[in-house]
Amino acid sequence: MLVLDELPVEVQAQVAASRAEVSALHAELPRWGLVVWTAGNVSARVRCADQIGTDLMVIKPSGVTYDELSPQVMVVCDLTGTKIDDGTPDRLTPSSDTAAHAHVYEHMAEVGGVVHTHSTYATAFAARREEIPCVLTMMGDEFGGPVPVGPLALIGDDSIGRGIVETLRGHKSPAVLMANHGPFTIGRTAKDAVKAAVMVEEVARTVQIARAGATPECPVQPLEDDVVARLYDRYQNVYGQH
Ligand SMILES: O=C(CO)[C@@H](O)[C@@H](O)COP(=O)(O)O
Repeated sequence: MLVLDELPVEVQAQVAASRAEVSALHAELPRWGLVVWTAGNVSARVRCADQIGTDLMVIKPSGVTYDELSPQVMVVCDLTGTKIDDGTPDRLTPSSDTAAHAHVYEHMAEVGGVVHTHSTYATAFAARREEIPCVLTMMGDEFGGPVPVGPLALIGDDSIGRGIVETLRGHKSPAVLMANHGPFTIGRTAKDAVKAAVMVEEVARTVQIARAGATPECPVQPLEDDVVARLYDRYQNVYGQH
């Protein structure tokens, strides 16, 4: 088993920084109304394979309320989802979704962060196994098209992770609605994955409200593919500060 205190000091420093970031990012889940109780998690990849032969991941401990989270209780795992000797008590177990997060890191090298919530409107689409249609410019910007639905997969092994990878590999969307479960999001960084979780709930809510107000004269209107492509390209490459 890897022992954190015996790893190269630069890796220990990377882990410490990731623990602080992941702990702080968990506060964004209740802040943006994405979770009730402990029903969501954030992880980050620690890129250290060149130094120790494998990347690591940092994720919250299972079932701990967000007000009790701190960098010191963030759990460090290898990419099989196995907790390393990270200095936390042995009894402190990683998130129940650790295997899913680890599978994504193992099979999508570009992914640096993974988030899972049960946010209400996105999870309602997951309950219907219905993709979120691309009817908003914000969806073109952030998702490059519809938000897809992933397969029904039960927690406890890597089946959720396999479903996420099968759905999102080669897909523009950083979010997948796992059937009857809820959204999982990915990003180049953990912060990007949290942003995708915020945005997928926002667009799900807006589409649902738009549908509720739709009439035969004013139905919800999809965006044409070329418009979506232009929106996505601008937002991903021009928007914001560079
Ligand atoms: O969906 C589930 C359980 O079914 C989990 O994602 C959710 O309860 C959060 O669990 P953790 O506190 O991260 O272990």
